[in-house]
Amino acid sequence: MAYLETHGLGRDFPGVTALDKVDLSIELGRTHILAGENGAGKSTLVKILTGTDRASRGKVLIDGRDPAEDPGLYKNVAYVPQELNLFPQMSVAENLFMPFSRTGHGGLLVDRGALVEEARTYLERFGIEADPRELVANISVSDQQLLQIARACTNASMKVLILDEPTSSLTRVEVDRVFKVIRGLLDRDHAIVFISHKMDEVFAIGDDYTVLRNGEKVESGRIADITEADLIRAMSGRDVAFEEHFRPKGPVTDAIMEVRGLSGARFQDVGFELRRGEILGFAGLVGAGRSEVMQTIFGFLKAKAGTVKVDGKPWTLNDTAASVDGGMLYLSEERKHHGIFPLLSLRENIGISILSLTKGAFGISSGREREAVQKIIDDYGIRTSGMGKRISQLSGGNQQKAIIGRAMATRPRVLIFDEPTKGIDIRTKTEIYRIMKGLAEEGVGVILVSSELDELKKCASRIVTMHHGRITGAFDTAETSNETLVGAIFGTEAKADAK
Ligand SMILES: Nc1ncnc2c1ncn2[C@@H]1O[C@H](COP(=O)(O)OP(=O)(O)OP(=O)(O)O)[C@@H](O)[C@H]1O
Repeated sequence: MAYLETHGLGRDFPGVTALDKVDLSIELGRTHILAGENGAGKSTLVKILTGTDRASRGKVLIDGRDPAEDPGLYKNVAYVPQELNLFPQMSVAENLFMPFSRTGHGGLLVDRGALVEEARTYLERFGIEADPRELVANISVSDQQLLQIARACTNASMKVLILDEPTSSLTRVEVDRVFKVIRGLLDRDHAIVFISHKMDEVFAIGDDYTVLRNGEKVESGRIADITEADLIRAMSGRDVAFEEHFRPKGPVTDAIMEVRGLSGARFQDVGFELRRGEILGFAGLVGAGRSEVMQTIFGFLKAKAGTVKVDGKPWTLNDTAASVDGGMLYLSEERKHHGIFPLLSLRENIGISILSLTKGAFGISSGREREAVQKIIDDYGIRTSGMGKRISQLSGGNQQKAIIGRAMATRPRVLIFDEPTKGIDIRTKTEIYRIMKGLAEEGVGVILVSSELDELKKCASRIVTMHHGRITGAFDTAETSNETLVGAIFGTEAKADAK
């Protein structure tokens, strides 16, 4: 019998119906996949199920009762967001039990000893290899992701756990740890709602599924009864053509960028060459130093030693403005910190970086700006009710598309993508791969930092591997096995310099 249900659920925002006529049925002891493209309405639905937003029509039932009449029922539904949402300067134990009042550690004085002891049982159950007294800032990203799940489970009333892309920055081994935890929870008679754009995960963990498209439920059933192609078709409403790979076809020629002996925060002596016509991939575990290298080349972080040349000329380090002027762009995975101006509209966010294209003799031409922004909205399929909409009100995936579209419009010389498809649906992923490939073939230098080996194998011409802040190899993608790459990622197989 369904534990969590919705009937004819709808939610309107000015100018857009985010959800309409949604019937959902979640049973205990099972994992329910909530699938849909970016902007399909998944987050809106989750917000209503957890009581942080109200439906415009229809109703939710938790254990057969209406939480609008008994808000305490919302406690039975826990949610773990995709982004890490912990207090880095507090201990693991404190993070687990905050707020203390909710988990029974409240009162005038919190008994730290008891907190640490109880934390140990959770850490063990969730396979988190950290000490309860350690600061969260010092534990690995995968442990942080598991800690978020553990924290949701300290809520004793929890029956349904909603996980939004819980594996987005994890490696295969770490994903297996998360899945083990999820399976363990199911034994305890709970339900899991799992949101992910990764098909292998959906089919590995899912029992039931519901597909949303344009805010409506278009299909639901048992995962065992459908194929991957069926599910993708249901999400996008059409067939999505998968190319074997998106590696550029053109000839690889001279070096666009040369990096020599670069050292900085958490990495040492990094050297590599980015050649015209290729996509250069960077593989490694989270924390291997890949993002730090890229942020140092771009100028966000300070270089301690080393040189960078672009088109044979020395590149100014430690100066992001000079990098942008010189034609280098860094597209960060942390769109909230580096990517967008949340309070400005979609039009302003895109307009800011296409200034050079829209500036006339008498300032910015509003007509040309509108035209250029509209073209990006169309080309990248950004789902919005208009270009005046505040960018933070777009779905996460659509914000990412806007950032990528905006960067492309400036015609850069070197483009660094750092996890560009995190949280992006399959159809748009394919689109982004095709765009990256086109740019490389036109002669733009493209670097792709990714935690997904599959993505790197599909797109990169060569793959540089990093481990603990050092380069451990550079491989021709077409001729290298997964085992060799994984070996270099884990630092067990050191290879020659990445020339
Ligand atoms: N606060 C809001 N104000 C206006 N529109 C909103 C608001 N929240 C969501 N929307 C709109 O509702 C639609 C559904 O968005 P939602 O975030 O639920 O999608 P999603 O399926 O979670 O997408 P993603 O996979 O990209 O996270 C989008 O068109 C979005 O712009």
